[in-house]
Amino acid sequence: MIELSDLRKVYPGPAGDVVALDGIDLVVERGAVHGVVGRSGAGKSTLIRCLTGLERPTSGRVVVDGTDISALPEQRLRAARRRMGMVFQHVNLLDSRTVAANVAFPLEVAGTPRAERSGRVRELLELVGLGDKAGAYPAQLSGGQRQRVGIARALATEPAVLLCDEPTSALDSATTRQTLGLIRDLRDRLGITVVIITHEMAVVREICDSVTLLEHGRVVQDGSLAEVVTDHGSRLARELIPVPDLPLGPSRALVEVTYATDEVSTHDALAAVAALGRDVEVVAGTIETLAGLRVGRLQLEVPAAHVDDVIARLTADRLHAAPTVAGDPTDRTDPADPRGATGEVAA
Ligand SMILES: Nc1ncnc2c1ncn2[C@@H]1O[C@H](COP(=O)(O)OP(=O)(O)OP(=O)(O)O)[C@@H](O)[C@H]1O
Repeated sequence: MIELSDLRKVYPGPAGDVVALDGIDLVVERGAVHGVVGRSGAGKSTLIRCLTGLERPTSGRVVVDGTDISALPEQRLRAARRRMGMVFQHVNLLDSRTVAANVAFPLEVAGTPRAERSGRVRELLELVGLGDKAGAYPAQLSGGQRQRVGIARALATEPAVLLCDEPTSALDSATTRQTLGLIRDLRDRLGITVVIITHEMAVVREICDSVTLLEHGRVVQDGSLAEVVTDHGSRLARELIPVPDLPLGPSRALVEVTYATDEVSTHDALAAVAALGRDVEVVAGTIETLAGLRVGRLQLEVPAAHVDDVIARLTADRLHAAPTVAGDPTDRTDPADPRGATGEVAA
């Protein structure tokens, strides 16, 4: 449904060019919920703006549902944009209009006849669970309800793609879950393709089928959720199923173990660890279900001199094991990279 090829976006700046997107290749399958994650400045918003055609790429291609957005003249771009619904962190509702009138707005702009509009608005409000709020004004709604109105409005022109920019960042955790549940439900019912820009791993865990990690405008890792969480030691595996780094005793080291329970059962994983002897201690562990896959991760404290031996024995037992990388696993700043964490070129 979406294909980005070698997408580059460079902004000229007083201190030199800022490379916001640096050769992005990305494919989102029809009907998938795809997450784009990365720190502030990684290029997420630029990517979504290029997807909607609000930003012209410096080079590369943006193909949505078979249409090359990057090559469209302005007039046809507007029509193509109607095939993409946008949901933002802060829903920009018209306060003087009722909920129904807000949802009707894009239909008015698209020239949908009045009679058709009211039926469609009713349908949309039912779809997002706000059938009883048609006559309410935005000020009378909770944050989660406002977001639902935003989603209904985004769906009004029957888009093929729903682009969500930090849709839950302003919501509490219970409302976040409800909103994400709604988005997943809409995908299931309407077959719509969803792209969610987020800095929250919980959003990816909760709803995404596939994910791309951006850093300094480049793709660092991407794939289905099942692929990235079983890619042992990868950034997304560590961030999606985190286990804490704990203080170490003298001459001790940490080893991290990952397994998918359809390959190695937790019973067998723990038996393999127990067979290493009492010198090896399980200091943290978790089992999570992501995208229908159950993945276990264990943090072991082992004698520093035995790290290689422990890893070899665990690997022989079909577990993925590696020394825990010291430091903050979420710190995506590469000291070897001349650009800072914001992706800006140093002056
Ligand atoms: N209009 C612009 N002019 C110049 N530089 C820009 C412009 N828009 C974005 N940038 C720069 O491009 C880089 C990527 O920005 P972008 O907003 O896409 O990142 P982001 O991942 O969405 O960050 P955040 O999560 O903070 O919104 C940053 O270094 C930013 O300063």
